[in-house]
Amino acid sequence: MADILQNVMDHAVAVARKAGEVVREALSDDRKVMTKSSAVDLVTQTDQKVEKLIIQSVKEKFPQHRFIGEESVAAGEPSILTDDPTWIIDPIDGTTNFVHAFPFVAISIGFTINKRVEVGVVYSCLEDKMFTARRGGGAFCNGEPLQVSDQTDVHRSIIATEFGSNRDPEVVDKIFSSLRNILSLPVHGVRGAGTAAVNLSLVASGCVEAYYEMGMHVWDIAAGSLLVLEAGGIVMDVDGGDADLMSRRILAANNRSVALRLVEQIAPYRPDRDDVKKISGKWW
Ligand SMILES: O=P(O)(O)O[C@H]1[C@H](O)[C@@H](O)[C@H](O)[C@@H](O)[C@@H]1O
Ligand SMILES: [Mg+2]
Repeated sequence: MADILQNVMDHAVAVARKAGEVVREALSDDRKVMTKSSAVDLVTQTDQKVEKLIIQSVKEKFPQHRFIGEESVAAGEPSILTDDPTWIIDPIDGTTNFVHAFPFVAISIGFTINKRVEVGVVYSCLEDKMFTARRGGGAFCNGEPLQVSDQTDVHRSIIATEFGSNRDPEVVDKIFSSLRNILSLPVHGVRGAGTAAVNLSLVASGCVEAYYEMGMHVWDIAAGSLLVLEAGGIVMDVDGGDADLMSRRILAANNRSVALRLVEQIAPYRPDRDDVKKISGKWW
């Protein structure tokens, strides 16, 4: 088992680095948006190309493994997490950043067995930072160990979050209600990198105390959530319950006391789960 996980880690790092090269090259000449002009959840050809590259390369080495990938799911593949070894891939986390050349873009690769993340790799490719974690083995950035912040006072904290891509007025109201509550606690600041994977790596690195969001997907958070846990932090639901990878809700923090102060301030809502989709009139 340990050997398999080491092989998975090595392969994930190698393919994330290769993917990062493709993203960096595309930044100067291939950022055209494929989505219709009014859409805010953007997709580019580079997202699709990078996901293909990652999946092909993993399939050659680990033919029995399953995949959940952002672009494959968008193309109709199921997004069901089973007990089988599964690679959970976001080829470009921060596609909107990529399109605008806003400099935080990550390749996110999580690997689960029995529905639990065992390996997490987040490559913040414009910063050239390779974040890695193995369950029970610590979290690292470019080989240096990571540790969450030791701040216990939420008033001395920076909290990361995102506005997401849902423009439903009720959801926007909830987002602003949470923000207003948190800002007026008060806290030192609120930030957002535009990518869940990078936000989670910022928690793991001790640069922000917490990150919460509702509406992102499993491929945005699978790898980063292990980084936070292995750097000594905690991951839970935004209502303080157990974390659920497929729920599209996350609160990751340096410690329980900061997390629970945030739970009191967050106005929760429930996006449709990642593993419940209506296709041709049938739920699966
Ligand atoms: O760039 P993506 O892979 O689509 O992921 C983003 C998502 O689009 C955005 O809505 C969320 O707020 C971010 O946290 C995701 O990382
Ligand atoms: Mg993403």
